[in-house]
Amino acid sequence: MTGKRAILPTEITPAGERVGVADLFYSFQGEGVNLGRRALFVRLMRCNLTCGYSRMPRRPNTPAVGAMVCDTEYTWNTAKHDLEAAPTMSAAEIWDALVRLDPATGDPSLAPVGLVVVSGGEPLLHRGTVTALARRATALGKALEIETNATINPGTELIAAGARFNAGLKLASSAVPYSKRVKPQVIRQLQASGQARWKFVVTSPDDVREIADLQQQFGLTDVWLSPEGTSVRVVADRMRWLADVALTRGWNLTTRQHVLIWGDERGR
Ligand SMILES: Nc1nc2[nH]cc(C(=O)O)c2c(=O)[nH]1
Ligand code: SF4
Ligand SMILES: [Mg+2]
Repeated sequence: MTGKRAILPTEITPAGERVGVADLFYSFQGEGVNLGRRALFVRLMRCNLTCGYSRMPRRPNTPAVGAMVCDTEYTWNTAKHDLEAAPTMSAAEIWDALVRLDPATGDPSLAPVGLVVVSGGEPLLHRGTVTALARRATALGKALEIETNATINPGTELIAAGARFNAGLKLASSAVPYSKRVKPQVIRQLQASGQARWKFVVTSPDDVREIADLQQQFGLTDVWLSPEGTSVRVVADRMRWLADVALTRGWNLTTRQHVLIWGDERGR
């Protein structure tokens, strides 16, 4: 026993506290409006959802039941991974690490990286840290995007800091209960901010009907479809039938460029 109190999956990290960091890397933004732009990534630990499972698995071999299974279980699945093994960092340390990843830091003849992507897990569990990162990015003229599941209030300070939200609302295909994955108040705040784009990971035609219902219910603008998949074949097959769906319904379609290039390699 470490004597440490167990952290609940929905607990927000107090501002100023160090947070678990799963990955820091330099790549292209692989999805969405900034697809193909070079970006500095930080992936934070912990998630309040359990995509692929209806609740936190008890055993490492608990089978997934949803069609949409999380591709970063190492950030939250305590049955399979030791979350305590991840290093903890302050916002300042994360920022310094991101700056070191920018090749322009060592070679001023290169163009500096203009985009920071904060992902997880669910990064809004650590909104104090994310807000500090967003303020630094904005002060330096860099854009900052947050890959969020849109179930946690981002807070007015993060919105004011100029962050953009790639809001990936989860569908029934995730097996997560509706009351956990759809938080009307959070959805409305993100939509009202004018700083959110709605990204839906699609596995089947059932998902499409659900997306249309959510769009209508909450007046979602700027809807994006993203093919579920961690291999070239699955991503390409899904994009082939999603293309007509997106064009017909007035939605955008992104691919997952990092999957096309690197498959499901971590930290790419
Ligand atoms: N290259 C790259 N782009 C990404 N965009 C969103 C990512 C994520 O995992 O949230 C991601 C990722 O893991 N890699
Ligand atoms: S919300 Fe994202 S990180 Fe959390 S379980 Fe679902 S897919 Fe994984
Ligand atoms: Mg991902």
